[in-house]
Amino acid sequence: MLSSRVISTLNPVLVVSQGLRWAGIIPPYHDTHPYQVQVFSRDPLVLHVDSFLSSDEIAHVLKISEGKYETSSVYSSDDVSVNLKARVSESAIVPRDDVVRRIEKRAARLMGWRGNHTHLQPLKVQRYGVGGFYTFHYDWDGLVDDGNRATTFMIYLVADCTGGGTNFPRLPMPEDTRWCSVIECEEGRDGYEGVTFKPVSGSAVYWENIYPNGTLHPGVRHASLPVKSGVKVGLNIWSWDDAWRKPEEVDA
Ligand SMILES: O=C(O)CCC(=O)C(=O)O
Ligand SMILES: [Fe+2]
Repeated sequence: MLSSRVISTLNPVLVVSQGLRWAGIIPPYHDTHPYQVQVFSRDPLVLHVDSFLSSDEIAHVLKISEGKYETSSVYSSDDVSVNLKARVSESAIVPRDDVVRRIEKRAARLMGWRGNHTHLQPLKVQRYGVGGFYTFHYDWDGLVDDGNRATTFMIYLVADCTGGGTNFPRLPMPEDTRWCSVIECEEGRDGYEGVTFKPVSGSAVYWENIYPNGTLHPGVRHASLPVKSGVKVGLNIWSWDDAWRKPEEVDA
């Protein structure tokens, strides 16, 4: 009697999953962090995610990245160089630990299971001071044939700034003004075309860089607009698809 009452208070799903874990059948996955996702655009797929990271996770990522920042570079053909006309910021690869692995798993789950040919690249933080920016670019690489960047998470860690939004000139402004809580509307648009997501600590913008048929999506062109005051720190989580192949050119 006593034992059945004790057992009935346990969560059966937890009991089963713990049992499977002890049996080595499923990997540990304890992430209960709540976040909210909204589809912002269907083509390209762009999601807005509220509270993707907790304040403890943000503080942790910032702390373990301290002392590792270097001036950010840009990529052109095979060349990697500092180009202050294109990008002014400092970046650091985030060392991996349990908290970072938990964040990676959260990102990989939201992205959807994509098989072994797609993996996350090392997480990168990027810090912008006043005047810091990253000019218009794609996260995909148009010069390679084998493998490409499939998805991007742009997560705002520190957003104590004015300016510094992430602008997508080719995304149409939505009609529904409720989006104005996460994107710049009216006077905040500063004459930029398209959509500018506001930096808000913990929130994220997620997008897919490649059409399902393998074509690189032109609609995901974006920039980090100049920071006018204060500091912005972002966290990039990118996935790389080794199986991507440059699509054959088709004559019209
Ligand atoms: O900081 C941002 O808003 C965008 C950063 C970005 O596009 C990048 O690092 O590739
Ligand atoms: Fe980017």
